[in-house]
Amino acid sequence: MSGAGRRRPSTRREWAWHQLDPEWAGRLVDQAEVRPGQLVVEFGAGTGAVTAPLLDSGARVIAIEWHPGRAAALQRRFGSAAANGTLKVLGIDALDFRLPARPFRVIANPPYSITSALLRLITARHSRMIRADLVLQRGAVNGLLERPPRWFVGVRGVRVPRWAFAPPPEVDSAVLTLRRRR
Ligand SMILES: C[S@@+](CC[C@H](N)C(=O)[O-])C[C@H]1O[C@@H](n2cnc3c(N)ncnc32)[C@H](O)[C@@H]1O
Repeated sequence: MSGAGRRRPSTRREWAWHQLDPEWAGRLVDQAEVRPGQLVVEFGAGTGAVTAPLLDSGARVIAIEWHPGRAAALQRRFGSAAANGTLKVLGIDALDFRLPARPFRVIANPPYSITSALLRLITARHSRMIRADLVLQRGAVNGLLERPPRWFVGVRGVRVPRWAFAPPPEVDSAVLTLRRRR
């Protein structure tokens, strides 16, 4: 899947920026059980609510954020991690991302509007993703647990309340965990 030629969002609504509360972001990363040195891709990193605990966990992080101001803010906020190579910030459309050639994980709170396309990208046949922990719309999580993408198993869907975001979204959310089948 490629996002080639997609128009960059312009309105606040189109950007769908809902900041995750730092405590909930910390829980997301704790429950994802990241091991130091693992490569983690974060789609829609915003200003870094999830990036911060990911870096604290010792992960090597690729943070993708298409909004130029927010990508610049990430670069400023985590300047030392960017300088020492533990963080790479990419200011691109998530759907244009070229998947890493080595095993990687996805831990992210992406815009819900790209859920299907993003899942097609990260679970494609050639993908080396081993596990995904994604904050998504709750209805989508339930559907994916019933019918997970090929080569993956749906492990769990943990509810996230609307008030865990600022501003709160109009829909319910949950964390979907997918693991590659052995
Ligand atoms: C639900 S918010 C996540 C916010 C982040 N967790 C935080 O707390 O700051 C989704 C983010 O995805 C970004 N975004 C929207 N469309 C995108 C796309 N196609 N590719 C990459 N980032 C995108 C938005 O700018 C927003 O920052």
